[in-house]
Amino acid sequence: MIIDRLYEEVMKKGPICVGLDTRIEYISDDILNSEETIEEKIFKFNKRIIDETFDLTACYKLQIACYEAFGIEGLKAYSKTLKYIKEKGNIVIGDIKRGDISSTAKMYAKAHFEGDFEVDFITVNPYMGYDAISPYFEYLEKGNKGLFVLAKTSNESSKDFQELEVDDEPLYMKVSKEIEKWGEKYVGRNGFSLIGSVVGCTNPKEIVDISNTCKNTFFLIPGYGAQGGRGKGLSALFKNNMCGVVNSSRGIITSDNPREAVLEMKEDILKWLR
Ligand SMILES: O=C(O)c1cc(=O)[nH]c(=O)n1[C@@H]1O[C@H](COP(=O)(O)O)[C@@H](O)[C@H]1O
Repeated sequence: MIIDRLYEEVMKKGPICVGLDTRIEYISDDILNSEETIEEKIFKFNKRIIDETFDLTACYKLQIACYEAFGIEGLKAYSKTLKYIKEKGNIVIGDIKRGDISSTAKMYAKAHFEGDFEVDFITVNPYMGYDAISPYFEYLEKGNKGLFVLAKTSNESSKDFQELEVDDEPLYMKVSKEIEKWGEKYVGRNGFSLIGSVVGCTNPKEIVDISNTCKNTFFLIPGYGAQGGRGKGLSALFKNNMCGVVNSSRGIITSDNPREAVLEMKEDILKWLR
């Protein structure tokens, strides 16, 4: 199953996900001032980072908003980058955070698990409940696609709703337990489900509580670097098992030396486990 591949990549390379949230202001003048199209400029920027980091990175995550912002050209760059990552043999997450009624969710599933925007995993938003997520499940049956469902997000305002008490527990815990339940039939050989959760490393206590409650859940963990998350906050989570992959986007792709930035991030996380 793809979640086993991801876990095994994490065990081999470290729990690193490089976020290719590419913005024009990140692109160096030598690329920017060329005669090429926006598609080519964005792809060249991404390709340079992928070529420098693919042997250190368990997976890549592309925030589709950064590509949609450049219209068709941006989406062509999104598609070209996804294909290139797969050519390099790496795993790719489409960070699309979709959430809608079943008939619409079916179309989102087709759009992002097939064709030009096909990825290995996508992020989805569970605010609309089970029937907004279940239409993706048919793509999990073969074991080569997975979901990361928002549970306790990294942003400050996550507390507005996610920390509301529901039946004596915070909403994010109730949602996490539902995600674990949805994932029960998709558990791979390493004990993790194709349906994982998104929990920010800006919530170090909450992610340990969720992990202790939801044993089959593998985490996509944003919030490292630019949002203040650091390795120390992950030591309690990772000390028993590498049950997640940590994303850094701006922290890596705005660095003058992305490879060095990945190595520093990996050391910052692993040093607390020794
Ligand atoms: O689903 C996500 O990846 C996500 C969830 C969340 O709670 N917080 C969060 O920052 N993200 C995404 O993770 C990336 C974080 O970017 P950086 O702050 O630059 O590392 C962005 O693409 C966000 O959209």
